[in-house]
Amino acid sequence: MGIFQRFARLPLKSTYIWSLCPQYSTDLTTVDSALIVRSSNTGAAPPRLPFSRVTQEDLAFFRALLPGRTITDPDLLKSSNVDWLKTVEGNSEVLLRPKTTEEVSQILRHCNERNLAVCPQGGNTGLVGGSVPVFDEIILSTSLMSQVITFDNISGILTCQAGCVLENLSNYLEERGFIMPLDLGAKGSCHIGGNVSTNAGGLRLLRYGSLRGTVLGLEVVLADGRILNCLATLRKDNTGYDLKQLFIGSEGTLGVITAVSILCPHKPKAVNVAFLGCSSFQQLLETFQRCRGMLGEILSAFEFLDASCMSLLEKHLKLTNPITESPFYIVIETAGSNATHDEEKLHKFLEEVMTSSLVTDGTVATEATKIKALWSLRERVTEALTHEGYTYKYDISLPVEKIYDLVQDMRGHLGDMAKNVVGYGHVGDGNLHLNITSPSKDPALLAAIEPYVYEWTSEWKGSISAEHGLGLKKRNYIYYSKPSEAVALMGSIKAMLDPKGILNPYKTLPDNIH
Ligand SMILES: O=C(O)CC[C@@H](O)C(=O)O
Ligand SMILES: [Zn+2]
Repeated sequence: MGIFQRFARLPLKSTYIWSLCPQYSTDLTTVDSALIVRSSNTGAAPPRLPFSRVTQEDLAFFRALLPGRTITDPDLLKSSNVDWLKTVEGNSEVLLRPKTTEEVSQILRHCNERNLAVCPQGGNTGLVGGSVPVFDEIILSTSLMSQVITFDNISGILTCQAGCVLENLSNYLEERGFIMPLDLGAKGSCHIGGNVSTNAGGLRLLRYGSLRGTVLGLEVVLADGRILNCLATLRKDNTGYDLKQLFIGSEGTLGVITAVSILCPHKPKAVNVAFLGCSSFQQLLETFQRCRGMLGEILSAFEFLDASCMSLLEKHLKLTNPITESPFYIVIETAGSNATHDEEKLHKFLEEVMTSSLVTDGTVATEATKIKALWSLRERVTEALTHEGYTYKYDISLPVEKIYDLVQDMRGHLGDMAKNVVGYGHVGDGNLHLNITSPSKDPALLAAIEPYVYEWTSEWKGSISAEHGLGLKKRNYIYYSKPSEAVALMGSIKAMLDPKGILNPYKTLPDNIH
C-alpha cells in the first residue's frame, strides 16, 4: 500500500472534536475585563489632538442624513469602541452607519469642515488597535454597505461594497464556481474594505498573491468628501500612477474605501489538506522546499504551528491533535483541477518526506468537514491564546530560514518572565506570528520584549508588521523597517490627502516624523 493510501486511511483520532471555527466572532467573555485599558493609557497614544467635539448641531445633521443609523446609545457603542482582542478602548459617542458612498461622502465633507475626527471601521477584527477610536473620534462603520455590485463569471471579477463580510463573499462566489483570492481566520466577521485597508495577507497568499495584485480597482472617499472612482475592472491599466495602491494597506488614514473590484480565481475541483509533524524547524524548512518543488502549481498553503500552540488548542478549545505529538506541525493545502493528478503528486511528496524522515507522522483530509477541522488547528491559535491572559503580538517578516530562530532566541531571552512564547504563521510567505503571553499586562515583560524584538527584526532586514498593519500599537516602531525619507514622504502624502488629519488619527504614522 502506498504512503498516500496509508495517510488517507489514517483516521483522525476518534475523540477529535469537529468543532466549527468561530472565526473571531466569539465573544471573548473569558477575557478578564481588567485587561481592557483605555488606549490613551497604554502609552501608545499621544495626547488628544485639537479636533472639535461633536455638538447637537452635528448630531442633527447626521440624524437627518442617516435616520435610525446615527447611534449614540452608549450600550450600543460599547463593542465598537473596543478592539477584538479587548486590549484598547476608545470613547466615541457617535457611530454612523451609512449605506451608500454618497452618504459617506456627505459625512466626511461635514466632518472635514467641522474638524471632527473619524475612525473608519469594518469588522473590527484588527490586531493592532487600528479599527477603534483612541479618544472620541466618530466611528464610521461599513457594516450596512454589504451589497455585491457586479460579478462577471467570465473574467472572475467581483465588485462589491466595502462592508461585505469576507465569508459571505466566499459563499456567494462558491455558488458561482469561484473563490475569494484571500482567506483568513477572521473571515466570519472581517469586511473586504477592512481587508484591503490593512492589506490583509492570510492563508492563500502563497498561491494567489497579495491584495496589491488581486485588487483591480477601488472607490474611495477622500477626507474632504470627494469621491475617487478608480473602480476599474481591468487586468492591465498603465494610465498614470496606480492611485489605488495608496489606499491598500494605509489603514483608513488616507481615505475611506467604499467599494472594491477584485479578481477571483476559479473554485478548485480538488482540495486536499495534509497535517504533518516534524521534529525540527530545519526539517520543516526542508519539507517546505521539497513541497514547493514537488507540488508546484497545486500548492495553495504551507502553514505551521509549534507544539506550544498545539497545547493551547488542546487546553482551551478542546481540539485534539490528530497525529503523534511533534515539536512542529505543518498544514499543507493543495488546490487543483484534477483529483487524480493532485493525489498522485501529493502521494509522491508524502512518500518522499516520510521515507527521508523529514516528516514523522501525518494525516490527510479530502472531505470538506475534515478539511475544515484540520484548518481550525491552524486558524484558531489566535483564539486559544486569548484564554491565557494578556498576549503581546508580533507579526514579523524575515528570511524564511530565520523565522523560528526569533522564537527560540526570545524564549532564552525572556526565561520565565513569560508564560508562553509561541510561534506559528505563514512559512510560505516568511511571516512569523510570535506571540508572548502573561497572566496580565506586565510592563517589565514588555520592556524585555521591546525594542529587543524590533532590533532583532531590523538586523535581519525584516518587517515589524508583515500583514497586520501598524495601527495604534506599532506605528512608533515604523523606523525599524522603513528609512526616515520614506516615512517623511508618507507624512507628506497624508498632509496632501487629509490636511486636517481627521482620518483615523493616531494610527499608522508615528508621533514624530523626522
Ligand atoms: O494572532 C496572530 O498573531 C495572527 C493572526 C493571523 O494573522 C493568523 O495568521 O492566524
Ligand atoms: Zn497571519
